[in-house]
Amino acid sequence: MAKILISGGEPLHGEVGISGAKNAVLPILASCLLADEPVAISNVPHLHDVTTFIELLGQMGTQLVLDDRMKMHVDPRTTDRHFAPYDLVRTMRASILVLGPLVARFGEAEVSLPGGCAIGSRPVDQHIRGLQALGAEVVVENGYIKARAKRLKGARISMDMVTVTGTENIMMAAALAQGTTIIENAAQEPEVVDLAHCLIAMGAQIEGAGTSTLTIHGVERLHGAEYEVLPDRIETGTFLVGAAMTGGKVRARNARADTLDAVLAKLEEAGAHISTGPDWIELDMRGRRPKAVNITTAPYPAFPTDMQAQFTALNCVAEGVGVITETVFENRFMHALELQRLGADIRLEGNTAIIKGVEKMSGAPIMATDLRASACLVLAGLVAEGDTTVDRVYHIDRGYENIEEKLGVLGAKIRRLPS
Ligand SMILES: CC(=O)N[C@H]1[C@@H](OP(=O)(O)OP(=O)(O)OC[C@H]2O[C@@H](n3ccc(=O)[nH]c3=O)[C@H](O)[C@@H]2O)O[C@H](CO)[C@@H](O)[C@@H]1O
Ligand SMILES: C=C(OP(=O)(O)O)C(=O)O
Repeated sequence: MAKILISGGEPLHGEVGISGAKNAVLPILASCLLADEPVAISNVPHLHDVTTFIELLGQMGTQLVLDDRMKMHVDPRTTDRHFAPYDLVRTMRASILVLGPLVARFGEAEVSLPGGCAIGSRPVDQHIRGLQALGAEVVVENGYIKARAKRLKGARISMDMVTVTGTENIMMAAALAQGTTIIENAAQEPEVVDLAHCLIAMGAQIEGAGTSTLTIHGVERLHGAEYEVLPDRIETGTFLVGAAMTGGKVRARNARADTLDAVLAKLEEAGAHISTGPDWIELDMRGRRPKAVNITTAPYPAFPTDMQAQFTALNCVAEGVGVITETVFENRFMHALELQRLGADIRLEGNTAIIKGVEKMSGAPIMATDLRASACLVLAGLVAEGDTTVDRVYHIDRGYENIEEKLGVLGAKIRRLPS
């Protein structure tokens, strides 16, 4: 298995280009199933999850071609299998996003239950309940969700909790339903808004994107469109935390500051100087050690769970004590045990981590357990004295495009060791 080797101690300096957002491109690729004409998507990041999604749509008969300008052309007209197999779904939970579009467009879907994962149990009951409310017949048998409907019908759906992919699945299904659907307690994440904008470009009628109530007036068909995926706010945040931890100065290009309010506020609280422009964010730490920050994760616009691990790493080397509370996933502190191997002082109490910053951590072999945990371990390696090797970096390749190249350009001593 490939590993990443980092020799710590170099402050990050320079400019880094941010890729398209993983959590926006995956639902957008799924939404192409709803159209009856080709859709072209630009700013598609080169990520393992994107490759898996292409494989998933490809085995359904959908045609996907990446042109030499890195634009993805998706032709849904050849789609003739409405099936998402366990082997693909288990490697990427976001595969569940084909459920809503398949039922809405083709009247049937068979999608493997994703099962739990390292960060929590992650059930999909809200996806199923939402589709049932739209009139689909849904059974779960032999590990598969089997759904059918002649034509979905609009309904008022109040989600029991804020769910990002749950909101996306129901919004996509409702786009082709007969009549109006109202989703209450909808997710407001920028990626949900990006999906809504893509659907609108395809002819959908959606109001309220970015608020907790979505109103979707179903239409008879969705047509082809061109759409550019929004920049990845979690990748952006990860590089900015790296600059803050190392006392450096980094400008993130092709970044959207308006999607990162809670994260930028915490970086300022940690002592960083932040300046922003229409498509860039610059963080300058002026060689100083960060101050510890307290964080509680929650759905957008609150602090994102997908940035929790990176701030845990920051607190490990900060001045003072930081308390981090994870409220979204029940098991998202596995990086804490690995950070302890580098000399971090972390005490776990239920869903809270109490972190006392240490002046120095020291390099060691450590192991990634999930996507953001692996990013946090790489960040920790940047400040640990000596060499750190991060094992199981396939997790990081799910969601970060060329992370070692991008960090290398910023001055980090980092390289991938082949398996
Ligand atoms: C591909 C994608 O966009 N992934 C993101 C998405 O995951 P995902 O959409 O899977 O996460 P959700 O927003 O659905 O999960 C939020 C909480 O709701 C629970 N829940 C969710 C659905 C359901 O039917 N029943 C249920 O109980 C989950 O277990 C979790 O505790 O949002 C998460 C929360 O911001 C992010 O960490 C992930 O990066
Ligand atoms: C948890 C994440 O992704 P996924 O929902 O695809 O597992 C993530 O992006 O941090």
